Amino acid sequence: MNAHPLLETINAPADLRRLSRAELKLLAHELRDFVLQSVSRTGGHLSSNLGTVELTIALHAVFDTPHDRLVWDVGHQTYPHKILTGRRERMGSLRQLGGISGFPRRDESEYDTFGTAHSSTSISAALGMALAAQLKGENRHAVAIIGDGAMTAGMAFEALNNAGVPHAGIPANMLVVLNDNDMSISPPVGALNKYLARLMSGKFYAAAREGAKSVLKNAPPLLELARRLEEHAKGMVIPGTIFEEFGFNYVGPIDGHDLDALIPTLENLRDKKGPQFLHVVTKKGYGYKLAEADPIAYHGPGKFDPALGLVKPATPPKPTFTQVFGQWLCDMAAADPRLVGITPAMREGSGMVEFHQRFPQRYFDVGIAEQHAVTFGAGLACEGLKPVVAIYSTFLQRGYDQLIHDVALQNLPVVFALDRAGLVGADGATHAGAYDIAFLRCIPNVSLLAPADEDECRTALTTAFRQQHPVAVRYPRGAGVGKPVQPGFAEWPWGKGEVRRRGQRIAILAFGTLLYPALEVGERLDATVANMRFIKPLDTALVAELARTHDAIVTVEEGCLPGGAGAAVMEALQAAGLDTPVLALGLPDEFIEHGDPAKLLALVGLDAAGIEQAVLKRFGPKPALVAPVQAAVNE
Ligand SMILES: Cc1ncc(C[n+]2csc(CCOP(=O)(O)OP(=O)(O)O)c2C)c(N)n1
Ligand SMILES: CC(=O)[C@@H](O)[C@H](O)COP(=O)(O)O
Ligand SMILES: [Mg+2]
Repeated sequence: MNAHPLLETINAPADLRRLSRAELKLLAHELRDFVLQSVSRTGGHLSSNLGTVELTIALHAVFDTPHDRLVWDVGHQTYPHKILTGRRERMGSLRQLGGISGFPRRDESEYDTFGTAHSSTSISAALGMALAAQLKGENRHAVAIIGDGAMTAGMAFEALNNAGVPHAGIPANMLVVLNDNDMSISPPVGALNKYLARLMSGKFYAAAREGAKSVLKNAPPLLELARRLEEHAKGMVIPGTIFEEFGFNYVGPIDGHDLDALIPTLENLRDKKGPQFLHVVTKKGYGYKLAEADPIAYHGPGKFDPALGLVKPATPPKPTFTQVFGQWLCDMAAADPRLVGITPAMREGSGMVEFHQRFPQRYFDVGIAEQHAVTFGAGLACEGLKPVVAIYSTFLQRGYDQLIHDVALQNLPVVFALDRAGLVGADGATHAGAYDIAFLRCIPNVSLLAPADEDECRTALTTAFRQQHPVAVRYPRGAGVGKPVQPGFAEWPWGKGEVRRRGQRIAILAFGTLLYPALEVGERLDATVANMRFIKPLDTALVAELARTHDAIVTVEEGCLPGGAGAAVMEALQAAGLDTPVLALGLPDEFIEHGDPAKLLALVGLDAAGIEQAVLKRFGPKPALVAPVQAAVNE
């Protein structure tokens, strides 16, 4: 039986613009079911997408997309948009190798006007588009759709600050839609959230409802009703929201699941000049009871049966590196009262739920504010506390200047627990932790450690914590080889790697979890394998010793080749006057797409087979070297 007959007639937004309001409501019903069924088969972001079904339909119904520009913030809520813009049949390939992305991509569809995945960029981008249209004399609308979580970031406010005043006397014709579901991934934090909650509650919301009733008594036609309701509510009860202070015309809050409210309000705003702001209230997980009840669990689930929901696996899986970090954090916090933990809105993803429960005074969720997280940590460190900033490698990119200027320059003892280092899989290039080695090892005072397994992760964290300067520990998404983690607080000798296998001819220097495939290759080729542990300070004595005693060096890392650990080894050899040939293996100088992490590693030649092949190709099976030149390319 066809469960989505109306949806199947929609191959582009123009198709839905022909539907009546009643049909659009039916479409919303089918679309929500389609999203649920589809995500249950592929995994992906669910709660946010269930919450944006009506908003997506309304936006495409009112605006002339793709001529008008919709810019989705983060973009994890764009599955309804993808389905309505010609990608319904490709949803089965979502986030898989060769399939469509889980985020908007300009190269995927003309309806995806701006690539996103890191949050809080939408207002800036939409403002750019709006002003470009005005400068070029084009008549088009630009709409930014941003969540209440993403709205907390500095970047969003930088953009509001810019957009709210006319440029050269001309106001920006743009619309910001605030999709307020009172949730980030975790419950939202901060003063803005409290402010939005106040807008929604008490005197204000009651007055808005009264306004609605009085308009209803006169029973005008539906479109007029909604328009008058919106005008009425705005005029009567909102003397000046913060958004109006920024120069926007604020409207709302309105029910983001009610097409009868959304469509006329959007039509009204579409025809207004200058910066417009629409506050829409939605429910994360809307329409799927389990997700409504637990939007955190359904924020980004794997595959599941919609009838049963998420079920715990019968046998507990191997602990992830994130869990190892979370356990270490609690243990170290119990041992050292100076420890404080900081997360920029990633409590669950960074493994800090238990720490939050047990040490609420020492837990800081600062919102989606990576720059602030880093400098806030610096401030805490100035006063003798020991901050641990738990942050995904990709999101530390946001706090780079803060890391250099506020932490490293002052040599403050901040620990960076860099989760999701290396390829992350389904989220793809936007989330890959590909650059941290390159961008950290060039900063004076900063050290960088790369544990090879779960047990080493705990040791590396302790080693980092005991230093008096900034240290980052990088570890990947998911589980490693499953090495049992020893309790206690073992430490590494500072700056020392270890030789794990003595062989001949070739020495493989492994940085991080690729030690294990390197060991397999070592066995097969009878090569020496070193677990380097420290990217910075590099164990230059070990590097030199291995270079002197082997015909060739191979470096292996799950990070970008330019500027990476392999490059550090080559620099060390050059400084020591050694010309031992080096084959550096790592992530090539290109963005790696989404897909299964193991498949991706194989694709870039960083599984055991790929490493072996590259070594044989470069140095041949026996015994002489083919080409005594240094290379930093992934062959
Ligand atoms: C710069 C950055 N930091 C963190 C994240 C991780 N992240 C993705 S979605 C999200 C919550 C966003 O909340 P909101 O904007 O309210 O959207 P909702 O999930 O509620 O739909 C976070 C923290 C990110 N994508 N980008
Ligand atoms: C959209 C976003 O940034 C997060 O939801 C991210 O997808 C989470 O990634 P993890 O699943 O690795 O925590
Ligand atoms: Mg939200």
